[in-house]
Amino acid sequence: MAAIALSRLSKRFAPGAPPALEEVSLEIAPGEVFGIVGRSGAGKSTLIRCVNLLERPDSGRVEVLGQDLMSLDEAALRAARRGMGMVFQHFNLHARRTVAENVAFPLEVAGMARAERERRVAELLPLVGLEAKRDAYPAQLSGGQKQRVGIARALASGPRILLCDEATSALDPETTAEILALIRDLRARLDLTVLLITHEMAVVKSVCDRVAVMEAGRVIEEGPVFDVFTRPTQPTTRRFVAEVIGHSVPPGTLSRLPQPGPGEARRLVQVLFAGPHSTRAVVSEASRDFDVDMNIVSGRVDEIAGEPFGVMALAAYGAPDKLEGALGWMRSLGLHVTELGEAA
Ligand SMILES: Nc1ncnc2c1ncn2[C@@H]1O[C@H](COP(=O)(O)OP(=O)(O)OP(=O)(O)O)[C@@H](O)[C@H]1O
Repeated sequence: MAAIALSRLSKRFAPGAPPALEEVSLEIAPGEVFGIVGRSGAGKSTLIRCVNLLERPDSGRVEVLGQDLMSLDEAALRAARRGMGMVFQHFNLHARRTVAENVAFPLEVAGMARAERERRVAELLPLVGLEAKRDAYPAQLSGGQKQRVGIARALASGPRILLCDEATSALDPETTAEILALIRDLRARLDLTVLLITHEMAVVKSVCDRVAVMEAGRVIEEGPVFDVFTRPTQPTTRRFVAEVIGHSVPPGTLSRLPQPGPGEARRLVQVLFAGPHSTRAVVSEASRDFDVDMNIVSGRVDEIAGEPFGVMALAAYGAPDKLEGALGWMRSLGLHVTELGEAA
């Protein structure tokens, strides 16, 4: 059974306005960290708010842990919402409450007795590394510490699901990495399912198992993070992926490349290495076997979801048919070879 099953969700905020969501269907498995990425206005916030029905879709079905949320009455919906914690971009802390009081707030609202609230807060603060800040006020905390409070508060009612709405977008890269590591750690320790939305592919790369890419209210691509990064099929996804892995070759570099000799052609290509061939000496093999010269213009090796992955720009020189043969051979190994324009 999926932890979250969204089926054909549609939402329009005003008649005639473009749809904020259009027929969005997603299934998120228990224990997954699932990312939704998209530009501003793509519909990510609307979608995540539909998961706990802070926003009601016009049509479609929202199932969480097997429960059809749209069929619940107010009381049952409140109970279902306690099974889902939410973390916000701007933390949404009460300035005049201490860390402990902020974390305890949802428990207070739910009517939990003070002694039990205190016991629960004493369990939660060490989970997010904030025992020492128990009595501090938000203004005395760094951004990362504020978000740790936000996370502890989201976990107060012992949810099985954590919804993160741009949880790291207000943080610097180092703090972002810490918070993402904390989310992954909590996922494992508390057996959580995490749904997060972000406009940053770097967040997806470092924390998610699967990802859906949204554009204009629709999911345009979806899959395991490694697959989406190494074989993006949609132009928007390619642009997102390029932000993280990069592939551009500086124009100055191109103009300094040697011209092809007589009878030679030059092909400028980007090669994505992923999986079993990522460590094979493909460039030297292709050069030797097809009698071409390959000049590495740029390159980088990385890891996504624990799998090796590389991207390289090559200027290849040789007889046109030999070049075609070499590039075809590389493709036959499963490498993703794309022209960077500029055929000579
Ligand atoms: N409460 C609302 N009333 C009217 N229109 C809304 C409302 N909330 C969102 N929209 C519109 O719905 C579309 C999707 O917005 P949404 O906030 O879900 O996108 P997003 O991908 O989360 O973008 P951002 O990162 O900027 O929040 C946008 O066109 C937005 O203007």
